[in-house]
Amino acid sequence: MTISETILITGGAQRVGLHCARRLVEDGYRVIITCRTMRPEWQDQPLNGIEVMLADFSTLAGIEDFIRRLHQRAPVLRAIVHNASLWLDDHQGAQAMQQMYMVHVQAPYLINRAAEALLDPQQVTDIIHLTDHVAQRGSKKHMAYCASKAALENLTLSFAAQFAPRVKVNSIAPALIMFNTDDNDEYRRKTLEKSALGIEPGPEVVYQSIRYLMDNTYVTGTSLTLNGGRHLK
Ligand SMILES: NC(=O)C1=CN([C@@H]2O[C@H](COP(=O)(O)OP(=O)(O)OC[C@H]3O[C@@H](n4cnc5c(N)ncnc54)[C@H](OP(=O)(O)O)[C@@H]3O)[C@@H](O)[C@H]2O)C=CC1
Ligand SMILES: Nc1nc2c(c(=O)[nH]1)N=C([C@H](O)[C@@H](O)CO)CN2
Repeated sequence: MTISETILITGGAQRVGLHCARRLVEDGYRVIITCRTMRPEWQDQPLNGIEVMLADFSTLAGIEDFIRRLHQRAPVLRAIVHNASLWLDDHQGAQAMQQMYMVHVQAPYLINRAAEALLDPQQVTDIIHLTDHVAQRGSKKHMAYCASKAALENLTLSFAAQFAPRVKVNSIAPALIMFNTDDNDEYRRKTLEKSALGIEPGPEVVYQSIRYLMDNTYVTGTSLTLNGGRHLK
């Protein structure tokens, strides 16, 4: 089944975002991803069914420029997935809080307000914020990251109230989804021990969560827990 609708995924050039983009293309959607740099591998291995828009959300000008270009493209959006993120710990300087605030809060806030007009008026549509389990609990090593993700959780509530009933707005709050290549064995062992299920699930569980929220007509203003039972330990 070919669906002409388009789904926007920010930060979709790698890992979770790219996996979800590819799975949604398999479902028949057109997908637009954003990234700061084009990947050289795309020369030989093009991203079939995925359009790429360059966007750097580290400055207001960068966010506003992306919004302007998005409006020029004027896609009929079925969903917006705010996936772009920086995961900086608290040893990375005072700028880290500002950098993560721009990506996790300022960009979703401005894009949602501007892109509401691009969401398909012919059907109920979705905005999905990728937050984090630790937004509800805090973190001793990622305080600034947590605070910015907690702000994004709060934006879910505000936008859900404002955009209902035409647009559903929800968060997905993961704990470990996939490690980074430079995570050592000790870190991996300790992280896996933090959840009741003790696994590294991989990005498919985020795609499944996006599909659940898109397919369910009666869920808005919520935060979908995706944490392997981390709250049980
Ligand atoms: N991986 C995990 O285990 C977990 C992930 N999450 C959340 O899930 C989502 C996906 O995670 P993951 O795939 O690991 O994310 P990544 O760390 O791979 O980051 C996703 C993308 O964010 C983009 N990004 C970073 N800074 C900026 C910026 N200033 N402007 C525009 N884009 C930017 C990058 O795009 P590029 O460099 O291409 O420009 C990057 O590819 C994130 O929101 C994350 O916080 C939550 C808990 C666990
Ligand atoms: N933007 C990112 N956010 C997060 C990442 C990541 O790789 N990029 N990773 C995590 C961890 O997996 C954490 O959940 C477990 O140590 C959190 N957020």
